[in-house]
Amino acid sequence: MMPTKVSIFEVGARDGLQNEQPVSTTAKMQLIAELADAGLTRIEAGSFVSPKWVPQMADSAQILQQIPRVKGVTYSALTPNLKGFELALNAGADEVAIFGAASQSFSQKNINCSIEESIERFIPLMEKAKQHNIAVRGYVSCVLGCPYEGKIEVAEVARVSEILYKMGCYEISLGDTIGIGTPTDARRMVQAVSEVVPISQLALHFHDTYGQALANILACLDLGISTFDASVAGLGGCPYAKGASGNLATEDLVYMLHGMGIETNIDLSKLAKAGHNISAVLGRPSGSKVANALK
Ligand SMILES: CC(C)(COP(=O)([O-])OP(=O)([O-])OC[C@H]1O[C@@H](n2cnc3c(N)ncnc32)[C@H](O)[C@@H]1OP(=O)([O-])[O-])[C@@H](O)C(=O)NCCC(=O)NCCSC(=O)C[C@@](C)(O)CC(=O)[O-]
Repeated sequence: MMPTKVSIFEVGARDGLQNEQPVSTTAKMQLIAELADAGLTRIEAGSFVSPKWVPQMADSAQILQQIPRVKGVTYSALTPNLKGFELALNAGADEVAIFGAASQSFSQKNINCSIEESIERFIPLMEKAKQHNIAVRGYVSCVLGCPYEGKIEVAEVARVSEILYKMGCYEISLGDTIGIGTPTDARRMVQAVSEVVPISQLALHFHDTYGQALANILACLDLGISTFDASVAGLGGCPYAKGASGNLATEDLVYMLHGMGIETNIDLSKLAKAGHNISAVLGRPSGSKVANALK
């Protein structure tokens, strides 16, 4: 059944800006404030990973500490291990996300360990998050293909998703990291994962490298998924997936959903403006077709 309402998890300030030329802390805080003003209530604001690996996210603590908080908005951060969690907690993150993969090679390149080792690292993080009552989201990368291994079996996506869910993640975000999937495969993958994780706890995180993200979302909407990750202006990519472009542009997703009569509570024109503003900082046009059409 088609949802009547959808929750959008905005990843532009993290997934987007982690793979763009560095922008100032002030520009990032301005972007996050504009996203909240446009009605986004779930905003990934930074990432507590090694600054040697991802220098673009080195100011995440400053951002979380200084951003004026809007009531009703959750400001979250990526945390690969206990050290990252402790830094995020000190900085005042409302929730955090652990990130694993359905591909051994991607796991190794991205977080320098195997899938099994990553899960070992997540255990103390999950325990500490529980003590502090911090909700943890779980990402699984490479759900429709891997830049190093090619095809990934849906059984492996389901296996890793189930582990993260059983560890206590409140939501599992399924990432097509390199945007390679097509609708039939996306649907098949979601159906397989929904056998082990309730569909209401699944989110889709589709990069738009091959222009398939909206089609894939449409193919999965009537399965009952009602949370989608997106990145304003289509910002970003993934530093450990060569050639990956940004996530689906939030503006394009909102336009499609509103056109279908599905509620998001997002003001599209304010959102498009936020996207144009950060694109101007980056010195290029917005990556959202809708934002450019509305200009
Ligand atoms: C995971 C690590 C840290 C392991 O890196 P490592 O080298 O294996 O870790 P280590 O424990 O051996 O520590 C090495 C150094 O890193 C430091 N360190 C250790 N942990 C932290 C931390 N949390 N924060 C800050 N510093 C940290 C640690 O203190 C030490 O510092 P040194 O002694 O050399 O000065 C590293 O591989 C890393 O930072 N990788 C970057 C991963 C990343 O950010 N990837 C992009 C995000 S994932 C993504 O975009 C996909 C997603 C989620 O969007 C979904 C999709 O699209 O598929």
